[in-house]
Amino acid sequence: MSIRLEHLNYVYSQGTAYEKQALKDVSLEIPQGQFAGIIGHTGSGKSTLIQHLNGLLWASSGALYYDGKNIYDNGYPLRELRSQVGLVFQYPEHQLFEVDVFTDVCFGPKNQGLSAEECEARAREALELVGFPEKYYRQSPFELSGGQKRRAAIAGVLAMRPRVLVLDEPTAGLDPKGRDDILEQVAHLHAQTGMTVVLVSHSMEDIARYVERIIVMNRGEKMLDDTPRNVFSHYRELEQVGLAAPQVTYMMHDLKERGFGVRTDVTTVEEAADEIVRAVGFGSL
Ligand SMILES: Nc1ncnc2c1ncn2[C@@H]1O[C@H](COP(=O)(O)OP(=O)(O)OP(=O)(O)O)[C@@H](O)[C@H]1O
Repeated sequence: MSIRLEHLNYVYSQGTAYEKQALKDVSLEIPQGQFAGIIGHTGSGKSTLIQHLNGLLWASSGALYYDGKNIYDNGYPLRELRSQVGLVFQYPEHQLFEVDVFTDVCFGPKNQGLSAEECEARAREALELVGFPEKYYRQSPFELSGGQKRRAAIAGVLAMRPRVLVLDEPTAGLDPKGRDDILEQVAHLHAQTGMTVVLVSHSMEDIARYVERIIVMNRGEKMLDDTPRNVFSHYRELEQVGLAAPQVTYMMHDLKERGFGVRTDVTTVEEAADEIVRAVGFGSL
């Protein structure tokens, strides 16, 4: 499903002393099948923005289109939209509650009114998609490691077969290995299913290697919206709003300033290594 936001504004507690404009005139378009990242400092409006994507929050003004249809129009099938746009909140494992993982993952499809066999087939499919080991299917979710809990919780959303998957900081609180595993899994999921994926993060490092496009939010506004390569070229502006480009960006600029003829627009450590080998000529040794 393609998503288009037009001049979206959102104000919390409008008309009270606590009024806060969390989104300011945000316009953007995410084509069907894209893997997009939303990045921004704490309080920049990322969570507010994604809660609009399945109609959980209702814009104060502006329009939000799915496949060309404005969800704010009278009669728009919002219930259907909510089952098509899967939202994975921060620390989704806090919402696991059933006796075992498998029953928990069946919860969503059961709510969609599917038969017991269909629910089980969906649960199995979703758990496989996130790489959750079968030997833990009947384990209590509370006995799992942090990473496995997170996978189980993501599977719970996938079991509803959403067409758009929105993940809010899916790596929060995980150790570096758990972080890499989850992101690899999300990338794999995207490649396998072709669904539209929106990944929210406050770490450039985390998303640099995965997403096709980065939307940078700052104080409720869209500040940059481009490929990772082009976004990182604005590293000085990113610093001014409390964000940083990946370490490799700085390293390549540093090498360039020291007189090495390297490209500075690499985005991952692997790309940087190749570029340094090329520029220094180690490849011919
Ligand atoms: N329920 C609320 N009532 C009032 N203001 C809120 C509420 N939720 C968020 N805000 C404010 O709206 C702004 C945007 O918050 P939001 O949670 O969307 O930012 P964020 O980028 O997701 O932050 P984080 O990275 O910390 O999750 C912030 O200034 C925040 O304080």
